[in-house]
Amino acid sequence: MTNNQLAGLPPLPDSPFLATDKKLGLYPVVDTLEWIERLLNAGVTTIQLRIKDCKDEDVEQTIKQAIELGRRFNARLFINDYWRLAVKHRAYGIHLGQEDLLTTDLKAIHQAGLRLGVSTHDDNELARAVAVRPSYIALGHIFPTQTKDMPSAPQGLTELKRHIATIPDYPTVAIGGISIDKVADVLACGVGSIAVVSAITKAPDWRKATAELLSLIEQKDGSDAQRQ
Ligand SMILES: Cc1ncc(COP(=O)(O)OP(=O)(O)O)c(N)n1
Ligand SMILES: Cc1nc(C(=O)O)sc1CCOP(=O)(O)O
Ligand SMILES: [Mg+2]
Repeated sequence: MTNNQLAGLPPLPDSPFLATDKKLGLYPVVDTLEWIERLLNAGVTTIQLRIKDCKDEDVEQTIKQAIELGRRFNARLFINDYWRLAVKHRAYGIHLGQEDLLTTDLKAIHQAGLRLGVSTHDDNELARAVAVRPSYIALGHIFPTQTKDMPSAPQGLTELKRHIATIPDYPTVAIGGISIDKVADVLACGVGSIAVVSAITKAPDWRKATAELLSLIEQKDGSDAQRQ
């Protein structure tokens, strides 16, 4: 870790963020309470509320209700970006990107006992994420995505596998352009979880898509457990 990689990071907690499960399974990323409720009812146990570019006061009630839903279903509900509200309403966890890290009170999140997930897109970002000692590390974008404008190129499966090999003790999440037909190849890289937006929210039949995704990931976890 060079000073350059640490530059701009706020003061870091003295110990790692609270642990989460090594394999977070299917991880839908959605932008409404309706999606959260539907997907929790469909058996999803890890989920993220990702609402972009609103003022805290405009999203507080939605975030509070999402956290309550997550608690009711005993799910791992991560809040993207709005870390103050997530701490205030005691979410299971928070997801932050590299830019977000620069403006966040990481010690406050740690002290409040929330889990933290951090996005990475290349070697430098991965080194910076490891310095933070988060609960999981996300790796993206794996394939081209229509959901978000990305400043970098997709990392692809070879890079994904290489990156995962450097952080064997971390729960990992792959994100970006992952459609159902690509899930098996992504899982074969050793990732513990698959995050998706459009594979569910833009599917002609979201229930069927969710059931297929859950089943593909559970099958892989089952066969890994048998080999151990
Ligand atoms: C699981 C997961 N991985 C990556 C991201 C992207 O986070 P970030 O880089 O902060 O970008 P925005 O989502 O805030 O636009 C994510 N949200 N979830
Ligand atoms: C929100 C987000 N973050 C990414 C990253 O690489 O950090 S890719 C992405 C969008 C993922 O959507 P879809 O599954 O529809 O491609
Ligand atoms: Mg963000």
